[in-house]
Amino acid sequence: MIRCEHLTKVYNGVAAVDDLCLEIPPGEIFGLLGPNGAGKSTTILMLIGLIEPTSGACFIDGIEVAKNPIEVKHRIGYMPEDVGFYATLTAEENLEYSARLFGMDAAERRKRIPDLLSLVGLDGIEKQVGGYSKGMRQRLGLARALINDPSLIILDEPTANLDPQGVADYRRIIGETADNGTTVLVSSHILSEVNRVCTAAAILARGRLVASGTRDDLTGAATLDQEGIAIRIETYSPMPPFDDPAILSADYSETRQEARIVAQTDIRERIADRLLRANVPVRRIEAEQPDLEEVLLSYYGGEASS
Ligand SMILES: Nc1ncnc2c1ncn2[C@@H]1O[C@H](COP(=O)(O)OP(=O)(O)OP(=O)(O)O)[C@@H](O)[C@H]1O
Repeated sequence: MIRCEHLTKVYNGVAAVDDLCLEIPPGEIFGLLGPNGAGKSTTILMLIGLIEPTSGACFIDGIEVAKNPIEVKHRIGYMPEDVGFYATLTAEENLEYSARLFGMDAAERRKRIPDLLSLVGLDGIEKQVGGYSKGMRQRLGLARALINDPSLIILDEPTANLDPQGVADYRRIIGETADNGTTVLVSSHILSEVNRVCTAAAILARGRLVASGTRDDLTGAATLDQEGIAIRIETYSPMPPFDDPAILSADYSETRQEARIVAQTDIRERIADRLLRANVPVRRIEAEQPDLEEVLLSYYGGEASS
């Protein structure tokens, strides 16, 4: 579990991370979203204990990172954007090296390393890592982030160099990892990626948290923030006009078997009721959900104009 309490980092009088309060429950696949310079990397570096906060604190499994950096390192797996390995060693040898740093004994290493190589699809590859493609290095980075069986893995732009098969594998791996109770924190500005894998997200802009919550929370908030809730209605016979006072606008198709209504609140039940009373069979009544990308753009837009 991750908790940030008023986490702040100031560089040269400017807050790179500004009073960030956040709680991420175990087993969540959590997206840290924001444009370049939003403060994602600075937040991550504080979470893994590589830099100290100017004020505030962050906790991993209840342990304050800045005060117990070594203990916290044993609970975290971290994959930076540019993964670095020993170029003249094989994948197995690189993992062996990392496992020894974590103090894993020979029996543990013999079991864990082949399992991880197979998980990321690098088993049976004997060549030195210097000859790897970027995508292969990223797969190995994921294996290394998992070497110490961490309770939290932090992945910085994890799919930047992956081909479609690599992205599909990555999704499967982090899905399985989260199912096993490991919390996954993914920093990215590739929204479609976060949209697909994350169960919840925080949106940062200029160091500040502008929104956080589950995908439904975020998309719901955005729907309400705009002019209202858009509802699509389809029926099997022509529908009557709706006169609900919450309706802001209504567009009907020529056949009157389709309509798009924008209302101040979610009036789907009232619409269903009205159709039932008019004996009009309903095909579907759905609220339009913007995807996370639209949501994010709406938050960035607000931030840019503020
Ligand atoms: N060591 C540093 N010294 C001074 N300023 C810094 C330092 N590290 C980061 N910053 C500044 O803090 C702000 C946040 O940077 P950060 O790298 O955390 O953003 P980011 O969201 O990770 O962006 P990116 O996706 O580009 O890495 C930026 O304005 C950056 O210039």
